Amino acid sequence: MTRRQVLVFRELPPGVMARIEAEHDVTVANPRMAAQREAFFAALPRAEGLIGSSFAIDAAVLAQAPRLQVVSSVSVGVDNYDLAALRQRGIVLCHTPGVLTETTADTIFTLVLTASRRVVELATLVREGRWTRNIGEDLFGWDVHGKTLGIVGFGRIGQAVARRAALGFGMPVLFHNRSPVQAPGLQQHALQLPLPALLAQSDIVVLTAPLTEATRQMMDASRFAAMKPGAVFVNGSRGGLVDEAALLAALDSGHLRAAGLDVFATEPLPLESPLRTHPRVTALPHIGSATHETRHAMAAMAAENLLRVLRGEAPLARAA
Ligand SMILES: NC(=O)C1=CN([C@@H]2O[C@H](COP(=O)(O)OP(=O)(O)OC[C@H]3O[C@@H](n4cnc5c(N)ncnc54)[C@H](OP(=O)(O)O)[C@@H]3O)[C@@H](O)[C@H]2O)C=CC1
Ligand SMILES: O=CC(=O)O
Repeated sequence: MTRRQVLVFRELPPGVMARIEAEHDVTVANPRMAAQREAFFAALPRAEGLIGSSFAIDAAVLAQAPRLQVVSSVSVGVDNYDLAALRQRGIVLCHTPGVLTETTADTIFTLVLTASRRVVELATLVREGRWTRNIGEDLFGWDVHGKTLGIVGFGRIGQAVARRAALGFGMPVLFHNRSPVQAPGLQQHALQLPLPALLAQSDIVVLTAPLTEATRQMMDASRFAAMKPGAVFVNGSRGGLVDEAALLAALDSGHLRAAGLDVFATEPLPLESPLRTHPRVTALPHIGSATHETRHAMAAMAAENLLRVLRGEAPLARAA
């Protein structure tokens, strides 16, 4: 079998690297690290396969890779890729759906609980030696069990969040999705609604839709205003779905109780972002899938996708 030129643009576990190196010649260069950026762009002209994540592979990058046949993303979301340019060139884009679903749903549900029960604020109080009396009304949290949960984007992760909510916490679930969904085990618990009705009726709103032109900035000032007073907002999909200034205004006006955010318009979150230190925001560093087990499973699946396409076989999961 012909050895191909593979460019790895983020760190992969040693076992996964060994599998790729067994079949192909590999260059490792992470363009997000200043010291490796030049090496990444130097390797692009000969690259036949790319594997990595968290870097925009746009038309300008693709134009520098005339031999490219496959891009294998170590992610399920594919908003970092210029889908039209990839299709036009006939370059296969692969991704990692499924293996990260339950872990990401765990993270999102952690944010639901943490934001509602003020976990970070109260744990910080203990850590800083400010627990000097019994907690009073001013520091009480908000029950999660029994509240109505609205899920925007009812795919793999949205349904996994719904299972936790409905079957574990007795929460009625509302969801918004463009196409109808029959979610196994959730028929008695989940109701599909248009977005305005979901926002008006949910105590807690969770985003699990992908970032596309249709969802970009979908949560703007009017959508936050349409949420119930005192509701909690959680974003586990992409920061690009949210107008962050509008979210801050909704928190500061007291209209929203709290927010739990794993993703931001700009990542890493800039130091000057008010979301970083806002007392009613729980901010995580995009860790939806970040467990040892799941990140390794994602890397292994992405490598398998890459190797299959370079062998002329169908990948496990093709995104475009
Ligand atoms: N925080 C993190 O670390 C992680 C974040 N993610 C994010 O989660 C997203 C979802 O992943 P996953 O559940 O596997 O993907 P799926 O494709 O299974 O689910 C996405 C759902 O969103 C729906 N959707 C798409 N467009 C819209 C729209 N305009 N309005 C309403 N619903 C819409 C889709 O259905 P339909 O098209 O019929 O509307 C689909 O049901 C990823 O794209 C990624 O951005 C994923 C993993 C980790
Ligand atoms: O954000 C992570 C992903 O897999 O998409």
